[in-house]
Amino acid sequence: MTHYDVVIIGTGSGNTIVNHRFADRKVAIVERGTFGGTCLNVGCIPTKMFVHTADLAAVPSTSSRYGVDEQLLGVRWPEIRDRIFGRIDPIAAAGSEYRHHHADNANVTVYDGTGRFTGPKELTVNGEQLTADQFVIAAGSRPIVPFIPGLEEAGFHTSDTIMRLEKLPRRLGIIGSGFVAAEFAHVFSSYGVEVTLIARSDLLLRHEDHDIATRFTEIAQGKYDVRLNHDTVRAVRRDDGPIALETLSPDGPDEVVVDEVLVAVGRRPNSDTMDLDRTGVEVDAEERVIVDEYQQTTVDGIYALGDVTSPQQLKHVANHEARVVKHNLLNPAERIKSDHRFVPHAVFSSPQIAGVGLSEEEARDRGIPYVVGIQQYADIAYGWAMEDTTGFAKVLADPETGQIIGCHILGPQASSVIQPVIQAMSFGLDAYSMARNQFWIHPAMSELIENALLKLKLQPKG
Ligand SMILES: Cc1cc2nc3c(=O)[nH]c(=O)nc-3n(C[C@H](O)[C@H](O)[C@H](O)COP(=O)(O)OP(=O)(O)OC[C@H]3O[C@@H](n4cnc5c(N)ncnc54)[C@H](O)[C@@H]3O)c2cc1C
Ligand SMILES: NC(=O)c1ccc[n+]([C@@H]2O[C@H](COP(=O)([O-])OP(=O)(O)OC[C@H]3O[C@@H](n4cnc5c(N)ncnc54)[C@H](O)[C@@H]3O)[C@@H](O)[C@H]2O)c1
Repeated sequence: MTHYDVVIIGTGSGNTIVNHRFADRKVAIVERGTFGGTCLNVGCIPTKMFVHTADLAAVPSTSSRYGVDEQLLGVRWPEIRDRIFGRIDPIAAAGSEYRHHHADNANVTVYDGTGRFTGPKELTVNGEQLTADQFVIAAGSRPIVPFIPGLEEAGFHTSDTIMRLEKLPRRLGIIGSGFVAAEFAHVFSSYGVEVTLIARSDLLLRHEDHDIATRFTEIAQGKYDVRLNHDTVRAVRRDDGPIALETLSPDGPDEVVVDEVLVAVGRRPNSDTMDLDRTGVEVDAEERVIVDEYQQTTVDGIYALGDVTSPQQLKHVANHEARVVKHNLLNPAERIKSDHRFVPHAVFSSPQIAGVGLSEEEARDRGIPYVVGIQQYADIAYGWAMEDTTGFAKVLADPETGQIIGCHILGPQASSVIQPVIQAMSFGLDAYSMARNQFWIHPAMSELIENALLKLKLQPKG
């Protein structure tokens, strides 16, 4: 039995906690998978590297509109894949090597294996018993695979495996309609794969503001085959190789024949991997580890962060919570709270989507008074340059105070264009001051936000 001051389970955002400030503490880090976790190895980073390549591959399909005739001559999948993972895999390996062997980590022991609690603040890894004063549960989440008869036998991919395909399929069926489905539909369709997206719902990205989800769905329908209101009920691998996905919709049974299947119906927390009940840590109905505002679980001295606990499964959320946990481990008498008031998100599809705060439906349902400012990309100078016809920004604000309560953008660079709004909300800057009391570079894309703000019919100043 080895005793530690701190044991951390999971090397995604969990790995960011330990630095020189822990030099006087005996620390163990436990990881059962690839060092660095989801974002680095199978999440944010490789997907965005594929997305950028897809953005490039998609250019010729629209360039003639600008009088520039381009042709996509080919997509060298093995080269794209190997360039991306040729960069990422060494980073993961170097992270592992650093923690295992570097002098900076003389106080850190890495256990490569699954950590399971065996008693209060007692963990077993590879048959070794560990105890600690403080634990951090940073065990992340994993793809959900729904039960669909025949799917297991037919074979399928999740986001964990699809990026390492041997070769590009001719046809790809994607089951799901959220972030992962939207991003990979863009990637593979831009590479020339015939994508069929099978959505159980009547709208893609249905958790977005309704106007955004509706516009995105319309655009997607023009780019690849989108089957709305389709439930996948069976999968059959045919003798000659392809997979038939049998679906049921209000119009009756249907079938999609594809060469590969990507399942993208959400992720579940990894709280079930470590026998949490043995140490008294409680989970909620969706099996997320319950934490308080200090990121502490129901057990004193056991903290949790990231996808294993957060309803918003986003890297910037996991990183924020890791910073809070780090502080609270080091300063138990002066703990700080995490702040989830203005968590933004972006979908790196085509077009991009970004959002922060309340959707219009949420504001309405909660009875919160609001005014709306909508600005089309088509009506700002940079939008003219881009010949954009579909993108827009929608800002919601309190009519009296001008405080921004939500912002939703669909269009080029939405994930960056939204940042000043996140800043304004985080620092309490009202919409009118934000619009009027600074210069906005002309004719930059950010004028989208300036104009949306100016369109808000604010009561006191507008
Ligand atoms: C395809 C995809 C794209 C994404 N893109 C974005 C994006 O663009 N922007 C964004 O903000 N977010 C994105 N995300 C979400 C983001 O990756 C996650 O929110 C983030 O990585 C969660 O970090 P974490 O530290 O909580 O968990 P993880 O990074 O998953 O780390 C948890 C680690 O714990 C280990 N573990 C689990 N159980 C045990 C155990 N019992 N013992 C030992 N080790 C264990 C796991 O092996 C894993 O390595 C994406 C996710 C996916 C899947
Ligand atoms: N850009 C980003 O930040 C980014 C990118 C990818 C993933 N992520 C994170 O990872 C999480 C998981 O992504 P995701 O796309 O797998 O999940 P998601 O929650 O975004 O979407 C899953 C969708 O699948 C639908 N669904 C659920 N069960 C189904 C079933 N049996 N059949 C058909 N459809 C079903 C749901 O209604 C939902 O619309 C996201 O919620 C997000 O937090 C973030």
